[in-house]
Amino acid sequence: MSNQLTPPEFLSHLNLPNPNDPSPSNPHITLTWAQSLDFRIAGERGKRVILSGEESMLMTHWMRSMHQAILVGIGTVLLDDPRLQINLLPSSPTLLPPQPLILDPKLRFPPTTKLQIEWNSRSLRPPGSVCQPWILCGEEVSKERISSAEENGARVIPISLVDGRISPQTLPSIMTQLGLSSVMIEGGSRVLSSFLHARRQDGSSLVDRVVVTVAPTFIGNGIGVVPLGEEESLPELINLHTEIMGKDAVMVCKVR
Ligand SMILES: NC(=O)C1=CN([C@@H]2O[C@H](COP(=O)(O)OP(=O)(O)OC[C@H]3O[C@@H](n4cnc5c(N)ncnc54)[C@H](OP(=O)(O)O)[C@@H]3O)[C@@H](O)[C@H]2O)C=CC1
Ligand SMILES: Nc1nc(O)c(N)c(N[C@@H]2O[C@H](COP(=O)(O)O)[C@@H](O)[C@H]2O)n1
Repeated sequence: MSNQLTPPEFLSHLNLPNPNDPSPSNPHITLTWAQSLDFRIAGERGKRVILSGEESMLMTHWMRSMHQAILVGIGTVLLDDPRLQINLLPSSPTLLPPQPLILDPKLRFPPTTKLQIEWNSRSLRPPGSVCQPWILCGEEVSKERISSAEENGARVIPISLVDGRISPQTLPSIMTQLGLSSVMIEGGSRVLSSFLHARRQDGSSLVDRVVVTVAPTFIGNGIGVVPLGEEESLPELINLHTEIMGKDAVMVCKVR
């Protein structure tokens, strides 16, 4: 746990909405990941790799605390079993963890995840320090499957799918309905790709900011930032700031 009491200054480049504005017209979307020098975010068969050093990992937890929600795909839940908390930050009643949102069209979310187990044992933890996992699934998922996930303690939000996926373009309106004004999307590869490619109706990027931690290491065989074949037509990034944090370079960018 850190003694630093405020977020790194350069995160002001995220340009997040005022937390006192409960419903901005466009919820803010930050896309973030940590990668190796050879464009990988995980090892062979998706094995989790710790790429971020101490300083940049702490920065990631500050970013989590600055957003109202944190989103990952079900692939990341199944492979990494993340906690999505802010446990590296000093404990303070004003620093709250973001609301976890899982993109899970078929509702594969198992009750054995850390997200679920930690929520179900929340009475043992400081009030407000753990959030209920909220799962966005397809409307086609059976009532029985939804009831079972809810009985296990998750909140399930069925929505209509586009080509079997939760369309990135539907996320802003879902967030507005849920009362969430900002989201930090952490991955994995398929989710990063679909949001990097996503455009609003006016042609602008759906993503407001991209924050990439580049670690000075090669992974070799592993999972790319985007899946093989999806590197084409990736958007142009405009660098707003690069911060050296320990061994890593952290880049804050806008998408053109
Ligand atoms: N280094 C880093 O910063 C990070 C690394 N990772 C790594 O990423 C890997 C996981 O990536 P990956 O396997 O691609 O899984 P993802 O976490 O990207 O989840 C992909 C799944 O999410 C569902 N989904 C719903 N809507 C969408 C959408 N719009 N776009 C894409 N997917 C959608 C689909 O589920 P379904 O198939 O059921 O329909 C899809 O298969 C792990 O190895 C993990 O370690 C993850 C996060 C950060
Ligand atoms: N910032 C960052 N650096 C790395 O090196 C990583 N491997 C990740 N991965 C993300 O963090 C999740 C796991 O951490 P928690 O258990 O939630 O603290 C993992 O699922 C990825 O989303 N991130």
